[in-house]
Amino acid sequence: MRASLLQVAVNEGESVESRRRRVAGMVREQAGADLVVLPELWTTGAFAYEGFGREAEPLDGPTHEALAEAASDAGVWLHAGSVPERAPDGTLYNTSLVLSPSGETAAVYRKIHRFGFDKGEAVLMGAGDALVTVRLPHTTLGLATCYDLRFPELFRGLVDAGAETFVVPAGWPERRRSHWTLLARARAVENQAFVLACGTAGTHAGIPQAGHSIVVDPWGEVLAEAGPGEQVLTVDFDPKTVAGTRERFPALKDRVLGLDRPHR
Ligand SMILES: NC(=O)CCC(=O)C(=O)O
Repeated sequence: MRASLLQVAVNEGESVESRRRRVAGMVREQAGADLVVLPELWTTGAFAYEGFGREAEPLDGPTHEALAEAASDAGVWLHAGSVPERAPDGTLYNTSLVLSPSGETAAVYRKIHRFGFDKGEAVLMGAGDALVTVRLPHTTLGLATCYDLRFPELFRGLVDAGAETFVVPAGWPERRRSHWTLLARARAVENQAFVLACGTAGTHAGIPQAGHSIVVDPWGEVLAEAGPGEQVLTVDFDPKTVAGTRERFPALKDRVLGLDRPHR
């Protein structure tokens, strides 16, 4: 299976409309890949909070329209990263779409863990409440977004729902890059799954982005890692490795369930 992670540069000098056109063009260039992945909130920038309300769109908004066409032109499955979604009741969400090679919406995931503690996304956006997996011809994807990477129980839930390959769009800052790499590898090893983690490059709202998108195999080995700038990271991997690893080293079968409940 071939995946291309598009580590898009998100800088304030470029308008949302121009970035949308540019990214749709980058997706069209990936014909031949099985799956293309975009980062988190790449229209606005994950830290450009003032743009969330201004640029929020419905699920069938301009980003969906541009990318559904691009996915279908390229004939690829597309994890379209996330955009600020305005739901019909007015609530904003950090929402990811997965589009099929014919441009149909195959899955919608609203980020569960919002980043910012008492500001930014944590106060401006609502929280998703549903785990989402998507069956592709070669593998089952489990969806998570950026800060979700710090919450291993979400990934265990996705494994229980059948996930073999986690896709994690992000807008991760350079100052915590060591956490990004460590957490991506940890989620892969503990769940014996592939991790495709796609970040942004550039600087927005004064926050330099880490880049360093990364693909990790179920043994925790890094198959590919990007540099800091805009880059297409293409990797070939065999999703059957997941079943093989889980069979040869069956640690997931030794889980003791219920340890997250209070002691009596
Ligand atoms: N956009 C995010 O979720 C940022 C997460 C982050 O910076 C961190 O977990 O550290």
